[in-house]
Order: sequence, then structure tokens, then C-alpha cells
Amino acid sequence: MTIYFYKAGQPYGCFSNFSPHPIEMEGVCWPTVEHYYQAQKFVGSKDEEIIPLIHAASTPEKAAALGRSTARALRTDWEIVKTDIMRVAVLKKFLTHAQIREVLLVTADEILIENSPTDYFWGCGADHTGENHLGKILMSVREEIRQSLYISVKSNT
Ligand SMILES: Nc1nc(O)c(N)c(N[C@@H]2O[C@H](COP(=O)(O)O)[C@@H](O)[C@H]2O)n1
Repeated sequence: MTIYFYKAGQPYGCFSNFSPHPIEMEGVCWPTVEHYYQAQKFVGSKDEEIIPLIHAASTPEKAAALGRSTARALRTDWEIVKTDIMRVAVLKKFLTHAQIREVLLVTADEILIENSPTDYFWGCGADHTGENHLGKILMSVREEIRQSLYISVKSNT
């Protein structure tokens, strides 16, 4: 069975980057993965002063709106680094929060798909031809956590 997720308030909403699960990255606590991801777009760019505004945004939707502002200059390597940045943040989220880590592990080997009607990179898009990079990251994070649990159980036996 393929598992579709999208909005934080819907089934499997904890897989959305908009879910209210804070992460600490380099000593800074971010309210959601989305806040952190949107802020990373501006690290080292001439518009870096937007980062504290994104950090302080009261909702992930507001953080995303700030990060998507076309009037601002993104860091020049954004397209190269964005998938790695997302993976590190998503891994941190599931290492930090035991309850959603369990939800992820219980999905076993099911395919996970971000059912975004508009996003053909992170999600599957309206016609399901999208690249689903968020779903792929979640499946790879699931495997990494599974492997690390297996190694720690084995080393205790
Ligand atoms: N839950 C939710 N609501 C939305 O409105 C969304 N667009 C998404 N998708 C997430 O949006 C992020 C991509 O942002 P950029 O287009 O790169 O600015 C990424 O976190 C998607 O998973 N989710």
C-alpha cells in the first residue's frame, strides 16, 4: 500500500515538513523543518537578513511565504545543496521525536509520497509524475534509523 501525505493536519501529517516538531540545528531551535529549510535558502546570500524573520515566523506557512519571496536573492548553490539540507533536517526531526519515529518505522517498506498538487520536485504533483524527493528522503531516513537500531540491538546481544 502506498502512503500519501501532505498537510500536517491530515493522516500521516507528521511526515509533512509543516508538522509542529521542532529541530535543533547547530545550537538553534527551529519550530519546524519548513522554517529551517526556507531559512537555508539565504545563508551567505545578500539577503541573509531575512533569516531571523523566517526563524520568527509564527507558522510554517508564513516561513514558506517569506522563503519563496521572488524579490530576494537565493544563495547561488541552492539547487545543488537543497536536497542534502532537507535530508539532514528531516533525519534530525525523526531522531528528536520518538513518537513520530515510531509512526515512520511502522510504515515498514511502504512507498511514501508527498501528495502535493503543485510541487513536482518535493512531491508528486497533480498528475503524480513528480519526483517525490520528500517521500524519497523519508524512506531513506526510515532505512537509516532502522539500520542504526539493528546495529545497537546487535551490539547489546
Ligand atoms: N504541507 C505543505 N503545505 C504546502 O503548502 C507545501 N507547499 C508543502 N510542501 C513543502 O513545501 C516545501 C517546498 O518549498 P519550496 O517550493 O522549495 O519553497 C517542502 O518542504 C515541501 O515538502 N507542504
